[in-house]
Amino acid sequence: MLAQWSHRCMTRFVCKREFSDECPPPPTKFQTKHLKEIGKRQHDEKISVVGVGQVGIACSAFILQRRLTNHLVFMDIRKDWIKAEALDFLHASSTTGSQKITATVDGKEMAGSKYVVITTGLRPTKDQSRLDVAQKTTDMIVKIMPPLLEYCPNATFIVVSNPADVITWLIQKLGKLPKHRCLSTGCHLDSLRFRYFISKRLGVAPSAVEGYIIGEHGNSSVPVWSSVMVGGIALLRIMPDIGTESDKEKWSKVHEQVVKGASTVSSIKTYTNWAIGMTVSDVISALKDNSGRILSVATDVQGFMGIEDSVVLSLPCILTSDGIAQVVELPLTDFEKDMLKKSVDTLIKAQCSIKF
Ligand SMILES: NC(=O)C1=CN([C@@H]2O[C@H](COP(=O)(O)OP(=O)(O)OC[C@H]3O[C@@H](n4cnc5c(N)ncnc54)[C@H](O)[C@@H]3O)[C@@H](O)[C@H]2O)C=CC1
Ligand SMILES: CC(=O)C(=O)O
Repeated sequence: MLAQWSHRCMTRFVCKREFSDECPPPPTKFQTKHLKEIGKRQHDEKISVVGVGQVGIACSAFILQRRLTNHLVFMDIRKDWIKAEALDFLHASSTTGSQKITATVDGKEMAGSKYVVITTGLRPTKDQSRLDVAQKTTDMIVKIMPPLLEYCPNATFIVVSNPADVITWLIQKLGKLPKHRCLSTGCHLDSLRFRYFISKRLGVAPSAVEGYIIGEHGNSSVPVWSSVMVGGIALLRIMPDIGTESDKEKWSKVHEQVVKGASTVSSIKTYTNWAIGMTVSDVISALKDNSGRILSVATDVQGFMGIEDSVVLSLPCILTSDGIAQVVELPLTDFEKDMLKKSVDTLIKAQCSIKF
C-alpha cells in the first residue's frame, strides 16, 4: 500500500538535501530505508522539554506515562519550580519505569537529546489570535535557541510555541535546520479535534473517523472534507457539497468548532494543555516507533501542493525515526484548494512580519 502511494500520491521530501528554487528535484523514493524498517523502535532516547509551564508539564506527563524516554530534561528559567515538578513525577517513577528527570536552567544538560520539545512562548489572550503574539514569542525564541542548537545539533525539534507555524519557520531559519527534523505538531491537534467533533455529530467513536485539517494551526486552517472517512465511507461521496456554503446540513460548523476549540477551553482555564500534551506525545511516539503513521504536522512545504514559497504549514506527513519521510499530496477539491491558498498567504504575510 505504502509503496503504491509513494509512486501515485506522494512526492519526494526534504531530508538531507535542499531544493534549488530554479530546479526542483525529480520525484524520488526518499527515506526508503526507514519506510522499509517501519516498526523498529529506538529505545532510551533523551527528550528535552524547553519551557515547563502548563503545556510543557502536560507534554511531560504523557511522555512519561507512554514510557517514551528514560531521561527527560526540563529546561526553564524557573529553577526551583521545575525541580519541584521533577520531584513530583519521580515520586511515582516506579509506575512508569522512567530512570531520570533533570531540571535545569543550563542548556548543557540537554546535550545529546534525540527530541527537543519547544513550548516557550506567550499564550494569546481572549481577544488575540495566535498570530497576534508572533513578535513577542519570536523575541523569546531568538534568546533560547543558541544553546539548543549548540548542544542538540542532531535532535528532532518539535515546536509547540504559538504561532506554531511561524515559530517553526523562524527556528528552521535561525538554526539552518533540515526541514524533516524541525517540525510542529501543527494541525495534528486540529485534526484530532476535527475527528472528535465529527464523531460527536454522528454518534460514533472518534477513532472511527479519519480526516485531516491542513494549513495554519489557527484561524485559516483548512478542513479537508474530501479526506474524511467514517467506517470506510467517504462523507464526500454521500454529501458532495459537505462543508461548502451550499451545504444545507452546515457541516462547516464542525470546522468552526475546531477553530474555536482552543478559545472555548482557554476562555475558562486561560490556557489549553492536556490535548496538546497528548498530541506532542503522540507525535514523539510516531517518530520513535518509526511508525510510518501519517499525521498532519507542519514543516516548510515549499514545492508541495503547488506551493512555490518557503512557508511552514501542515500537510499530512509520513513519520519515521528520522523525522518526516514524505509529504502526502492530498487531491483537494477546488473549494479546499482556495482555502489552502488563503492559509498560505496568511502565513507568508505573518512570516514576513516578524523581526529577528
Ligand atoms: N501548538 C499548540 O497546539 C499549542 C500551543 N500552545 C502554546 O504553548 C506556549 C506555552 O503555553 P503555556 O505553557 O500555557 O505557557 P506558560 O506561561 O504556562 O509556560 C511558559 C513557560 O516558559 C518558561 N520560559 C519563559 N522564558 C523562558 C526561557 N527563556 N527559557 C526557558 N523557559 C522559559 C516560563 O517560565 C514558563 O514556565 C504558548 O505559546 C501557547 O500559545 C499552547 C497550547 C497548544
Ligand atoms: C492554544 C492552542 O494553540 C491550542 O490549544 O490549539
